[in-house]
Amino acid sequence: MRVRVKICGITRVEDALCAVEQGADAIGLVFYDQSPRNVSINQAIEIANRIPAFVSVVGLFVNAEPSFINEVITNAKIDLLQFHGDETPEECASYSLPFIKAIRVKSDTNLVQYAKEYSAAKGLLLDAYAEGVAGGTGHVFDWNLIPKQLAKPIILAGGLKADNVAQAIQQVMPYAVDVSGGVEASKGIKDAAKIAAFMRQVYSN
Ligand SMILES: O=C(O)c1ccccc1NCC(=O)[C@H](O)[C@H](O)COP(=O)(O)O
Repeated sequence: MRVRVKICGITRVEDALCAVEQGADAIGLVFYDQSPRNVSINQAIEIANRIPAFVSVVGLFVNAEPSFINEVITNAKIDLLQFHGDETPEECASYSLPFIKAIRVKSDTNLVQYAKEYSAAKGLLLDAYAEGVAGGTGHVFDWNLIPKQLAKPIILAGGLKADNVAQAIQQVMPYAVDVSGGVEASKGIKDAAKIAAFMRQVYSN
C-alpha cells in the first residue's frame, strides 16, 4: 500500500497549494496559540477553501476548550481532528468529525495500551516526547519502540525530513508519515524545494 503524507503546520495558502501539487494527502492546521505555526479561524477558512477534493484538512488541537473546537469545525472545512495533548478517548470521540490521537513516545510508552484505549481513533500519530513541549519539536524518537503489530494505523512523525524519511518508512512501515519542521524555511513557512525532496524520498521506497 502507498504511504500517505501529511504536511503539518501550514499557515499560508501558497504552502498548502504547494503541498497539494507535490502530492500530499493531507495538510495540518495548528490551532494552538503557543505554537509559532498557530493559525486563526480566518486563516484556516482561507486555506481550507482552496484545498481540492480527496486531500484532507486536519485540525490540530492541544487541550483546547470544546467550544473553541466546535467554533473551528463549524466555520472552517476541516475533515479530521488531531488531538496532540492529554485529551481522553471520550473527549476525542465527542465531536462530529473523525479523529487521530497523537502520542508522544518515550521509552516507557505502552503503545499497545494506547491503541486499545483510543479504539475509536482513525490512527495513532507517533511523535517524539520532549519535556514541556507539546509537539513540532523536530526531534526523532527511537523507532524500535514501535511494536511490529499495532491495532491502529500508524502515522509516523517527529523530525522527519528528506534525509531520513525513506529509512523511516523501510523500518516502521507506517500507514502515513507526518512532517512539519523538515520541510520548512522557517517556523510556519514551508519550503517548496524541501517539500519536493521529501515527497521524492517517500516514493523512492
Ligand atoms: O507544530 C507545532 O508547533 C506544534 C505545537 C504543538 C503541538 C503540535 C505541533 N505540531 C505537530 C506537528 O507538526 C506534527 O504532527 C509533528 O509533531 C511533526 O513535527 P516535526 O517534528 O516538526 O516534523
